Amino acid sequence: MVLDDLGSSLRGSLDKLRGKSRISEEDVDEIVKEIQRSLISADVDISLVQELSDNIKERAMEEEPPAGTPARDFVLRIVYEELVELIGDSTELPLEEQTILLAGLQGSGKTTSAAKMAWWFSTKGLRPAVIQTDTFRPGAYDQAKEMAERAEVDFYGNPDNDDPVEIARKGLEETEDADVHIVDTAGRHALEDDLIDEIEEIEDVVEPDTSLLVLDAAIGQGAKDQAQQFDESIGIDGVVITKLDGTAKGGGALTAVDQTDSSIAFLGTGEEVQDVERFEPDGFISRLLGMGDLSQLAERVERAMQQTEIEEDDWDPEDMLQGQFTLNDMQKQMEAMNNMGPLDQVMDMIPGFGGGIKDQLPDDAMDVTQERMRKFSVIMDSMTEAEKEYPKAIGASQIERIARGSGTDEEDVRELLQQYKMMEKTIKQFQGMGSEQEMQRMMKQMQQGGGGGGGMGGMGPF
Ligand SMILES: Nc1nc2c(ncn2[C@@H]2O[C@H](COP(=O)(O)OP(=O)(O)OP(=O)(O)O)[C@@H](O)[C@H]2O)c(=O)[nH]1
Repeated sequence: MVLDDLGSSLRGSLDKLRGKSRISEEDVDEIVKEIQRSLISADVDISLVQELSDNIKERAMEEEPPAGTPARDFVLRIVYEELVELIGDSTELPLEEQTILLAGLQGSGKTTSAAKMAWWFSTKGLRPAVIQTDTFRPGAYDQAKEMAERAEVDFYGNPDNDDPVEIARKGLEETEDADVHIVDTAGRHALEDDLIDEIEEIEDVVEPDTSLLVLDAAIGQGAKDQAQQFDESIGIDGVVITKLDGTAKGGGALTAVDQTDSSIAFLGTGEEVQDVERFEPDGFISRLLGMGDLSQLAERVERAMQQTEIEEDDWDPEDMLQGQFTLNDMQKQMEAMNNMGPLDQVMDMIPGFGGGIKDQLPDDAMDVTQERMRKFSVIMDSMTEAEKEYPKAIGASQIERIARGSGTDEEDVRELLQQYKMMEKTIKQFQGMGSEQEMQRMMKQMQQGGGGGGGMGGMGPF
């Protein structure tokens, strides 16, 4: 996660203030140093870092904490407010008809982001279309088309035409039934004059409501020049930060936001079309500071449930409560979890998990968990319907066949059956717990990860 390091180091120094009612200058200096160290290592521009730390220091020393406020809460609030000030609101994107133009260097993630954003708008009930004008990179057309198909949104591109301006004009006509037009453009290794000329011409034709600069989270100080040049040529309203799953940096993108006096619109957190989040400054900073972000979590849960329902509308969680808990039920639970995104990100959103418990887990614990869920899913795909409905009847010869069919080890299949048994036992305990409403409430909690186990509720060692 961007600036992840800031979150954990800040929590460390803020925790030292626990129990204190007044803070000394040394306390403030220590906190400000932590902030500077984390921001600089996340590639935030030095002058921005200086400005932020000066503001925090000045306020912490000069403002009088309200009576009875512990020092830690007082400083936390100042840090929070100053970070909100630095990062700003998210880019305004009304849920209505509009045209969005994407700009950025080669490989920054424009094509992927176009499909992701289109998918996001489609989840809000709009009809989006992606228009692919990249005639520079061979393969861009196929990639964009394939991603638009995966996102299930309208698409226009023309691999036989080498005039991007013409493609943009035609694309808008051909997709006139769509509400939201997202126009993807070509990138180059460096900002070259022809790239700037081309994007200016496209802008003239498209007349976008919003122009977004797509930036790889790993970009460092180069973000500043890039942001400035794109801003001068087409005017940048917001930034999409991509590949946040691969780096703990992201400071370059914050610099770009500051440089263009714009804001962050979306965050990209993976290669799939669903790996996108609308940027919400409050939630983002709360997560950063380990306060949890319930609104994001709620949105993901809702999305995950919707998706699972669409995929398998004859699956009813209530059946689980009527007595027979099967491997099919377990698979649905796992799919619902997978649809919510990487477990470590889901955990970041649960208050109390962000900084505390999660930080105490071994670094690879989350990956192992994710990997294990994926493996279990593959194994279940190699089982017959009867086996999934009556797992108890699975014997040694079936285990051998399932392992072979799924390309896993027999040991893995046994582990899955063991996991199933544990989960079944937990469900049985729920069943013994009184009224149906109560059980349904527990089920919901389990699906929302509220059971306290990082999402899978009673799933034991997940
Ligand atoms: N892990 C991860 N990979 C991403 C993300 N966004 C994009 N990518 C990957 O980054 C690579 C480049 O992304 P593209 O969308 O092709 O980039 P582009 O800006 O359209 O590239 P050009 O068309 O060459 O300018 C692809 O392999 C994507 O799968 C992300 O959020 N996370």
